[in-house]
Amino acid sequence: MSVTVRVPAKVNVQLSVGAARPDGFHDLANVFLAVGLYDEVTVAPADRLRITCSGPDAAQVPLDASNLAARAASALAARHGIAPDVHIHIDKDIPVAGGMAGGSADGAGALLACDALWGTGTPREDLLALCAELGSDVPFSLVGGAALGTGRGERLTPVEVGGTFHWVFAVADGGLSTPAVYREFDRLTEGTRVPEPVASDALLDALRSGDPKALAATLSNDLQAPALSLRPSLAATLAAGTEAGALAALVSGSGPTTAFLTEDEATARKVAAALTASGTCRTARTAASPAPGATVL
Ligand SMILES: C[C@@](CO)(OP(=O)(O)O)[C@H](O)COP(=O)(O)OP(=O)(O)OC[C@H]1O[C@@H](n2ccc(N)nc2=O)[C@H](O)[C@@H]1O
Ligand SMILES: Nc1ncnc2c1ncn2[C@@H]1O[C@H](COP(=O)(O)OP(=O)(O)O)[C@@H](O)[C@H]1O
Repeated sequence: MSVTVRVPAKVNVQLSVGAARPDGFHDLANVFLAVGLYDEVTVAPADRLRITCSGPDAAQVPLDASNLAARAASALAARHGIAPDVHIHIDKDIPVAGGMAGGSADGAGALLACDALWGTGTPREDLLALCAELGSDVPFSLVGGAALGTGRGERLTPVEVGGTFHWVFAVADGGLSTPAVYREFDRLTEGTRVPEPVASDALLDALRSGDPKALAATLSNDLQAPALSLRPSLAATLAAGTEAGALAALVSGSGPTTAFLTEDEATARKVAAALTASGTCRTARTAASPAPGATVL
């Protein structure tokens, strides 16, 4: 017997970052949009907790207890006083360390899959609390769709989306460390007054309208400058996608994946081909949003 859960990647359509808090985290106004690139997490009974991974980036995924899927299984088992004896297999399609919350997706997926496998019937709010303990982005991976994340991004309010948005994601060579990008944000803003992060009404209206041009005009990411500071070559990728006809280009979360919003699916395919040919990224993928959250297949 096994259970498979499919979990989407995300892009941040607004990522407003406040000053560093005493606990080292940053308060955010983080508008998440789930996109149709997925990892699949399959769990099956085993004699001990074991993890395997397949997919183009599998070599970069840790297969020890630090893997977010393993941590999720252990946390759920501990909550119910049972042993986390499970084989977790991750079929990974989400770029690793790319600012698309792939690890978070696997954490949310393993939680939901183990809950189904073990018949533990954990209430939704308890699953969300476990997700928040695993990482700031993990609750959103569970719920999907679109949501505003406040606090460190873990407190979610659903956001309405009035249509399908078409994206291209340019996958960079190598990852960027999320803590390093936040540290670079702190360095670049040192000595300035960092405003309280607030969700943009214009952005929320644009999402509700389903109009890609309106959304393109309101996208923002406070981690873009620090990501570019650590990886200046991303400027060429952003420029290549814009020249190829994207409505807007931005760094996805902490990067180094870059995201391009397009008018429609045909333009997305054209921009992806141009980005791949430009030599400014490893590969380019198209995906539509919003996508559903973690789902048992
Ligand atoms: C930047 C974002 C945007 O959605 O995602 P990615 O681009 O990495 O996918 C998130 O804030 C990443 O969330 P996540 O990857 O879950 O981070 P966590 O595991 O909770 O924290 C990792 C580290 O990031 C920093 N961190 C994270 C969240 C936050 N609100 N403030 C922070 O300063 C802290 O240094 C923390 O120790
Ligand atoms: N299941 C997992 N998949 C990918 N990375 C993981 C996983 N579990 C832990 N990690 C670690 O988390 C880091 C961040 O990976 P990921 O979540 O893909 O990127 P990001 O935080 O930029 O969205 C990786 O470098 C890796 O060491």
